[in-house]
Amino acid sequence: MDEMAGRSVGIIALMERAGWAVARAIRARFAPCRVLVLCGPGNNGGDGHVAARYLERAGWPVQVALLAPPREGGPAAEAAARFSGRRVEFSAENAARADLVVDAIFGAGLDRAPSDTVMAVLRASRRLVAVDLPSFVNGLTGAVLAERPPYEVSVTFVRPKPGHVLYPGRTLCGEVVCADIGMPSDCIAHAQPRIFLNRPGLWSIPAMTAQDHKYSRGVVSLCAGRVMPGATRLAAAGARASGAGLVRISAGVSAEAYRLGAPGLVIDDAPLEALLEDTRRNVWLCGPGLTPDEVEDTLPLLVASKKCVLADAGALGWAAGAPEKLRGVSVITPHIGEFTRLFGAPGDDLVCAVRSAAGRIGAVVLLKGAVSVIAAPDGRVALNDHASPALATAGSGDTLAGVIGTLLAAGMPHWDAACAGAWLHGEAGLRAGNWPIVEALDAHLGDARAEAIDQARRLSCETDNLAVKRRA
Ligand SMILES: NC(=O)C1=CN([C@@H]2O[C@H](COP(=O)(O)OP(=O)(O)OC[C@H]3O[C@@H](n4cnc5c(N)ncnc54)[C@H](OP(=O)(O)O)[C@@H]3O)[C@@H](O)[C@H]2O)[C@@H](O)CC1
Ligand SMILES: Nc1ncnc2c1ncn2[C@@H]1O[C@H](COP(=O)(O)OP(=O)(O)O)[C@@H](O)[C@H]1O
Ligand SMILES: [K+]
Repeated sequence: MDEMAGRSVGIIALMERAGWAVARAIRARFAPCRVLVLCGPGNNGGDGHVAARYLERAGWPVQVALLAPPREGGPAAEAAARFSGRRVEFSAENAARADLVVDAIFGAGLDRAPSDTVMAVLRASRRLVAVDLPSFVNGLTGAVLAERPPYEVSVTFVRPKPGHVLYPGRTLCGEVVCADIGMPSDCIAHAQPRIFLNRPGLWSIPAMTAQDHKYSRGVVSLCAGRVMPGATRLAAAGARASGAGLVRISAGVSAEAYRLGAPGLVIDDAPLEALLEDTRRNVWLCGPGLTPDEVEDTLPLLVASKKCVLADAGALGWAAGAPEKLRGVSVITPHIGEFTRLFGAPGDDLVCAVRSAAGRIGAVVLLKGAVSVIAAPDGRVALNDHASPALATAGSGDTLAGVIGTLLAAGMPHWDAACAGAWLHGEAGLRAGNWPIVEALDAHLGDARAEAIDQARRLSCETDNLAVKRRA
């Protein structure tokens, strides 16, 4: 984006607005106080100089400390030249004396751990605001290259970066303000974003219509095991609560035990091969509550009959170390332990690891966590931070599998269904109050679905209105 913008609006114009946005964010959050702006040699430092100029113009006592001079002739040098206020040494003593320190040392250009000198100055600072990101947080991955307590605010531009959203970087950024700095829309489109924040509008969920019948809403089928009925039942309940037309459990010899459960479930005891002939039953969940042997008896059959399969839990254990066994499934939903057993440890770059896993097995991979990472085989990635730690309770992953099953059965594309499922699950967690037990999530899934439909609709109206205004 920057490269292309450099050829049209020019980086210096963007830098001017970026620095102004930093100054504005500071003025909106802090009373006038002694500010020290720490400037690095790149454009991040350029933004810092602009912010310093605007704060000084507003009457704030401002000093600038330069880590290294900007490259001659570049936009950062121009911004530095336009700041005529006080300059002080880049030192821990000066940082400790300031009421507020603005970290404009490194931003998107950070490519290695900052030196001890840099970190000593940042550690000596009492209150910190970041220009773009804290200067030791990798914007692409959220990896943290040194230790320091969290910042109060990070002011970024155009779009948040993965490092603002993913842990551990997320924790250090504090409040994230994303400023519009007038980046031309053709530059944004040219960059072809492949990483998205997971929100309604990225996908849209079918609404209820007057002529719906249970088969148009969709059938979710589950494979059940003999020894862990709870997981299968939670997944089935999640599917029903999020709006499936019909949920059926293929329970074989255990059918009688499942028949004692919820009356709205249909329990089948026929052999799986016979059930697979029903073309209305296209979406199958395989794994919650299943042992490896039970997966071995079911998953290959589901794949061979070209069903849309969501593989979770036991199915992921069954394929540990041999993820190619999952080729042919549509979606997998591992937590970090299951992901590591399948594909190896993901390292610092979760986006890259999950994207490559999705490409490797040709399926959507949803890596569950406090922020979930959802990758399609074509490389699109959504980051879901719409969630609550209330979800961190055993069985909540089974509920999620059920929700995604419902959305697949409603005909949503695989990646969209996984993204929307994560959002609905998160919304239910946020609505469920304090310390909910897993079964309590179900009561909120219907409202969560309605909310997602509503938000997507409002967003598309806003976009339409904007288009009408532009044409006018
Ligand atoms: N579109 C937008 O959003 C806009 C963004 N803008 C702003 O531009 C920022 C990106 O600017 P940028 O590309 O110049 O990189 P930046 O972060 O200043 O750092 C590069 C310098 O740091 C150095 N360096 C790196 N790591 C180091 C280390 N550990 N230790 C020591 N040195 C290290 C590196 O040195 P080198 O590796 O070359 O030796 C190089 O000199 C972005 O974050 C935003 O604030 C706006 O101005 C306009 C519109
Ligand atoms: N701290 C957290 N914040 C938000 N969501 C969380 C958090 N911890 C876990 N979750 C969510 O809760 C679910 C837990 O699923 P999983 O680990 O499979 O549990 P189980 O196997 O017991 O069902 C996932 O959807 C995950 O994203
Ligand atoms: K910074």
